[in-house]
Amino acid sequence: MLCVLIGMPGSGKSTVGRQLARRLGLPFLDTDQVLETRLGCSIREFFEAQGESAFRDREEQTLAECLAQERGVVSTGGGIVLRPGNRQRLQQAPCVIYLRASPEDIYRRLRHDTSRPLLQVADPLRKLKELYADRDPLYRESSRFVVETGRPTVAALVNMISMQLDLALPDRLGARTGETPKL
Ligand SMILES: Nc1ncnc2c1ncn2[C@@H]1O[C@H](COP(=O)(O)OP(=O)(O)O)[C@@H](O)[C@H]1O
Ligand SMILES: O=C(O)C1=C[C@@H](OP(=O)(O)O)[C@@H](O)[C@H](O)C1
Repeated sequence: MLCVLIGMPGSGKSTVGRQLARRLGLPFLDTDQVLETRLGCSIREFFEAQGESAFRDREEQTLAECLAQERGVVSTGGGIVLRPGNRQRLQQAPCVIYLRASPEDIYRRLRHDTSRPLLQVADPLRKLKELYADRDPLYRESSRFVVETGRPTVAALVNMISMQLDLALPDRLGARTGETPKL
């Protein structure tokens, strides 16, 4: 089984995804991490040197490779839904979960973060509100499930998602065996 997490920066895709993968006995893949390893620098540095469009090209390529894996939990970058080709790929994937978080919750979680280039602005909360207004409809159209992340802890979210997957995709335990993907 391949389960893909999408959502705003700071919605918990990496944190929840890593623990969910452990719970399900699946490999964990983070498109941002795969990309940073390949680029040999941080995403922030790449943004500064090459610009956002070059980053989106590389991100699109990485997503396609991750989605070609048969099994795993894939955590994506928050802007993954911006490219129409990525949205189509996500719509065709069997299990895409939108971790929904409000701009205010994300601001509380990320107010000291310096790694996310789009949030290095004078008024990050305002930026988060703009990103959310643009992207929330795109996350919804690209996902099969929406999970609210405002109140639950990471552990509670992992439990909820795991139970939801058992109900919706009962054969998922069959995916516990197999090769670890090499990216
Ligand atoms: N449900 C949650 N409740 C409280 N804090 C959370 C929750 N989910 C994530 N966080 C925290 O928010 C920050 C951003 O999470 P992260 O997984 O990096 O988000 P993303 O990968 O979606 O950008 C981390 O410090 C993480 O511990
Ligand atoms: O929202 C975005 O456009 C981005 C989110 C980041 O990932 P996270 O969602 O993990 O922060 C990363 O891909 C890049 O900084 C661009």
